[in-house]
Amino acid sequence: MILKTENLSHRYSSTWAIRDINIEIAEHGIIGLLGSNGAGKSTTMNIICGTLNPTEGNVYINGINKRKDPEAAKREIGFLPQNPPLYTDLTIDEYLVYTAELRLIDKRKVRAAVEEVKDKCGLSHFSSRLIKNLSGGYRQRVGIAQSIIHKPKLVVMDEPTNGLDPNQLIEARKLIREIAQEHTVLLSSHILSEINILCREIIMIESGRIVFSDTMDAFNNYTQAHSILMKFDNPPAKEMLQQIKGVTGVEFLNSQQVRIHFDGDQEMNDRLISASVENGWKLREIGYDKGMLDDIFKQLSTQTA
Ligand SMILES: Nc1ncnc2c1ncn2[C@@H]1O[C@H](COP(=O)(O)OP(=O)(O)OP(=O)(O)O)[C@@H](O)[C@H]1O
Repeated sequence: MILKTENLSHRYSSTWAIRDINIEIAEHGIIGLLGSNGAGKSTTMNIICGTLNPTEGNVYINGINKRKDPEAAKREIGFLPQNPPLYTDLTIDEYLVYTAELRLIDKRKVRAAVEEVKDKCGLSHFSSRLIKNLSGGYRQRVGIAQSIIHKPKLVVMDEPTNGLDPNQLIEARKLIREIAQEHTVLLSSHILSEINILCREIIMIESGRIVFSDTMDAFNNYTQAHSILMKFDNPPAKEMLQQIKGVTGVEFLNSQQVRIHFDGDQEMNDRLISASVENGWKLREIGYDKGMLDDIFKQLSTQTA
């Protein structure tokens, strides 16, 4: 087991920030921790990485209990916090040598480790550039480089793609995928599509509790649309729509726009389009009505309540 957390709970003052967080990661890949702002993602990650002690519970990294043998456990963890601890007056080389030493890499192997990680993260051309003169995307790469320099089994990244522009985003995702070839990556985001694009598994956290934990495919099945929004220039009577196979409900939002509830049948869309054409309803718009993230959060939260 690469990571196991047992009933992790944390209280900052009187209120609990997280309660009974149980995570098990047995396999390689990218695992996403999804939650809205304040859900408890950073608290969970800080505890896993040992920068915060939990009020209750245990963390095992590669089978090592972090409370009992923190040094050995931390050898197997790399951490990219939300605000990476970059020393901006150092050059990339100076900074990475420093982090390699912090990670207790054998002195004779520091140089090779720095070169290897620069190569992996596309930083070799900027070795002697001061960190303060780097763009946001390159600073992020330096942050990622320090998190893998000691070749940990588990790399934890707190909102690694937050605040990047579209090009930087593509580059960062590519780098994270490459890193996940050799390490297990646990990353957080408050953006569902980001987790969807990158992750094999999703752990959803809301108000400090896990509300969903499964593969990304299972999540997508669960949140699959069961309603379709349609707009007609020549709308039919409600009864006509109700007679179409698979339709379970019809809701007129105004005189032209209608929400069709259906049983999840993949061909519902096609069937509705055919009916519109055959009957001259003059279909103007059609699209799945996927619940917004907030709705999904609510749906999942109430399920476990
Ligand atoms: N140092 C602190 N002292 C007191 N309360 C805190 C502290 N850090 C976080 N909290 C509270 O704990 C809860 C969880 O916060 P946390 O930062 O873990 O959430 P998050 O999901 O990472 O959100 P964000 O994406 O906004 O960072 C929030 O209610 C937050 O206000």
